[in-house]
Amino acid sequence: MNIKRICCIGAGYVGGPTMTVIAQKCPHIKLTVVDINESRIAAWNSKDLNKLPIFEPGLDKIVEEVRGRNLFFSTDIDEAINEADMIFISVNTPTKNYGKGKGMASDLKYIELCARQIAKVSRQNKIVVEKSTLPVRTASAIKSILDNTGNGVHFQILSNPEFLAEGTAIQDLLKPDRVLIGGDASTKEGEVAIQALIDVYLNWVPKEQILTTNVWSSELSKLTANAFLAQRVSSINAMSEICEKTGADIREVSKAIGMDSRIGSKFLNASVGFGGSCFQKDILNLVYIAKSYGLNEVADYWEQVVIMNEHQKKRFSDNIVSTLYNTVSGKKITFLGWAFKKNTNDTRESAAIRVADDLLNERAEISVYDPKVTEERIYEDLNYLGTRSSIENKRLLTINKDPYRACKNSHAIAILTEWDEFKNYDWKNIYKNMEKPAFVFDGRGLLNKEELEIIGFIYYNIGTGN
Ligand SMILES: NC(=O)c1ccc[n+]([C@@H]2O[C@H](COP(=O)([O-])OP(=O)(O)OC[C@H]3O[C@@H](n4cnc5c(N)ncnc54)[C@H](O)[C@@H]3O)[C@@H](O)[C@H]2O)c1
Ligand SMILES: O=c1ccn([C@@H]2O[C@H](COP(=O)(O)OP(=O)(O)O[C@H]3O[C@H](CO)[C@@H](O)[C@H](O)[C@H]3O)[C@@H](O)[C@H]2O)c(=O)[nH]1
Repeated sequence: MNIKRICCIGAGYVGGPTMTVIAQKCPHIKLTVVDINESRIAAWNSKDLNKLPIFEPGLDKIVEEVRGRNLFFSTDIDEAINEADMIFISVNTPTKNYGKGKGMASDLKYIELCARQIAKVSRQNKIVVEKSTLPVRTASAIKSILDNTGNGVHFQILSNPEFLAEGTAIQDLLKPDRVLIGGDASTKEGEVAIQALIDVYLNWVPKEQILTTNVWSSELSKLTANAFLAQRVSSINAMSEICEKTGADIREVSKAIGMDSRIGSKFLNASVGFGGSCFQKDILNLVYIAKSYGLNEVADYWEQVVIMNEHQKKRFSDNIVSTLYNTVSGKKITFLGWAFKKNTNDTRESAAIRVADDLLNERAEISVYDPKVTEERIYEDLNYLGTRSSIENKRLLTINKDPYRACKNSHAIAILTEWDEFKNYDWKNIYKNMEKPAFVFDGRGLLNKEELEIIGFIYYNIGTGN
């Protein structure tokens, strides 16, 4: 089966970049990315490529190449669904914040709405691809909705989880470690659907890297991959606390263990804690699934990864307070970075949010500089917590577009995101304009301790005893 038209529901951090790359590699396929969020679609269609809703290195260039050629962004969801042979569902699946499973389970309401809409408007057979990260066995719920429309249309459901990381999305999409496709190979129709999706990827991904499994293995592999990755971060962060007490240095420990080929050297950077829209949500979802099967020990095991991460964020803010003579009330503290990692404008679950909230509770005055995150986003992140009024948040936290001005007259600087540009700042100049003693709390192990200490800073790094 030759796919000619693809529709992707959800023009977010996954749908946008993923379809952009497919469009570039498959000029013979017409792709339409749809969303209910009109302003997001307008931003994707913006002439000014700096106004795309997502910042990802390399994304703008490919959008420029393919948009209007074979890639389209639209709010006409019904039409895009109806004309497509293959539909990717790439909508958000956040943690449920109400009812059964609140704070743990995935909220599948957006997925169900997509399934219902596909069922309602489809007039010919279609392949439906789960791109969103979903609890294992979600495909059966989608299938049940699609199969009960009564209009005689047949749907094949595939799972094709996305493994891109933000900040490196384009590279990850162009050269994925693997593409995973879960489907029902026991039926002829299932086999045809699997092959149709394989053929899309074969336009640029070597066939050895395209892996097929049954649907449940594919769904669960996505949760498992994120759980393992997040566990590595929590493991190294747990060791960082031991380092601080014992005089060991977490960077040396990371290097020493990473040279063991069984452990590997990636993902061993101690930090202020992992953020991002996926790790916490997906682990909590896994914990919920384990509990729902009565696997309490399994659930507790994975939950500890999230507990450790919360602890890491809290001890970072606690250290700032205790180091600044047990009070930050009325003191200016500058945050360099708000995004959850470098090279993205995404702030979901960013450690900066939690650390800011803790310090604001201690009545600090916070000044923030981030090269890509908007002012509105930062205030929305804080207001969402509901800890204090939006007026109060605006009074206590200011946002600066100039990093030097952001740092001026502050008592301490906290590095919350590892943006490369921070390394190249004129730190002597920054020091000169700060209150003394001037502190740096490096939540990313980004700066050079010796150089900063020579300038005069008192420098704290995660995972190094002082
Ligand atoms: N962000 C990542 O790096 C990443 C990586 C891999 C997988 N994932 C998974 O992919 C999924 C999407 O994540 P994201 O970060 O792109 O989310 P996102 O919030 O950036 O984008 C989702 C989009 O879907 C739209 N949407 C929701 N319901 C809709 C509906 N019924 N019809 C049309 N549009 C609708 C929303 O308006 C939003 O723009 C999630 O399941 C996530 O876990 C995310
Ligand atoms: O050694 C490390 C590596 C990462 N992090 C932090 O961990 C978080 C997540 O980083 P990363 O995994 O690089 O970014 P994400 O975009 O969240 O990507 C993860 O989540 C995606 C969504 O499911 C998956 O597709 C990716 O494979 C998976 O890496 C960030 O706050 C990082 O700063 C560390 O603190 N130390």
